[in-house]
Amino acid sequence: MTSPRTLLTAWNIQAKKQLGQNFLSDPNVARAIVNRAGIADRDVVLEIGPGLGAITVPAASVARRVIAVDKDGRIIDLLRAELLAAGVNNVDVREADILKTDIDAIGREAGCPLVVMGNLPYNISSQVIVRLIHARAHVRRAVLMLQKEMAQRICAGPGSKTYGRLSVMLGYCAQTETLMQVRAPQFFPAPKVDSTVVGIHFSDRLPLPDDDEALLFQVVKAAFGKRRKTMRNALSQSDLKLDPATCEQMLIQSGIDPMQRAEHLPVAAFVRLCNQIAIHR
Ligand SMILES: C[S@@+](CC[C@H](N)C(=O)[O-])C[C@H]1O[C@@H](n2cnc3c(N)ncnc32)[C@H](O)[C@@H]1O
Repeated sequence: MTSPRTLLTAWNIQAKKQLGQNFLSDPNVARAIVNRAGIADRDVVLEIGPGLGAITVPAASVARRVIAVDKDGRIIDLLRAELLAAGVNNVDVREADILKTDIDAIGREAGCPLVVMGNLPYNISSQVIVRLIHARAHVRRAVLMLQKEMAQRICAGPGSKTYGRLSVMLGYCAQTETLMQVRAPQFFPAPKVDSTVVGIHFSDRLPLPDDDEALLFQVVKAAFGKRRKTMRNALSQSDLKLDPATCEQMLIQSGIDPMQRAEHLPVAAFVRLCNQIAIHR
């Protein structure tokens, strides 16, 4: 692997901060991430933000096919040339914004559930995770490099300061695990923060009975939208358009203390509450 500094200089490309362009410069780390992803030779990998190909090349050596989506056209040309030079021919490089890409359609095209990989730009990582949750019928698992604090948030349990909307959404439909830590100097240019690689394994069956997922996610958003408030106040001041008395009644019927805050509630409590709201709608 040619170093990112050398490649960028050769192509006269400046890394763009707004696209989160901190490229992995240690090939051992890239290989370790791919190993931890447990890719089989029948798998199709969707790589978000392949950049200069640090993860793409080792992933392509084990997967059947890699679909690599990057928003930066300058990087796309460089990556295609690098792959050609390395004789890698099972990577389909696409210039697109992942936030505007139909992941379900890529899954259908692949003909099998995707393994999603990505060293994600920090400013879009929550949006990407929400999109993966919605597309999870076509995603078996995701192995994502995230800002350390974001990784702590998505893996957090109730009662923790970092427990939030994404922790509940993922707790509802996936198992998450921390796979490895990557220090800032292992990137070029080095970011100000360390990173953590997490695995997200989407569950085949929903762990809890709930036939109104959109409502559940709306309730979770409302509850954490005002996380310092009690559940009664957070819900009654949200887009759910429920008055305080109704909120209180539904919370009590769901076995939740109306004065409790969202950060203390387990996923199962949110699902009970969602079911109560659905009944009264
Ligand atoms: C942190 S770099 C990772 C590059 C490479 N995977 C690595 O590990 O060295 C993030 C990559 O995501 C790309 N990117 C940024 N925003 C994007 C978006 N909305 N859609 C697709 N790719 C994006 C950037 O151009 C960049 O190549």
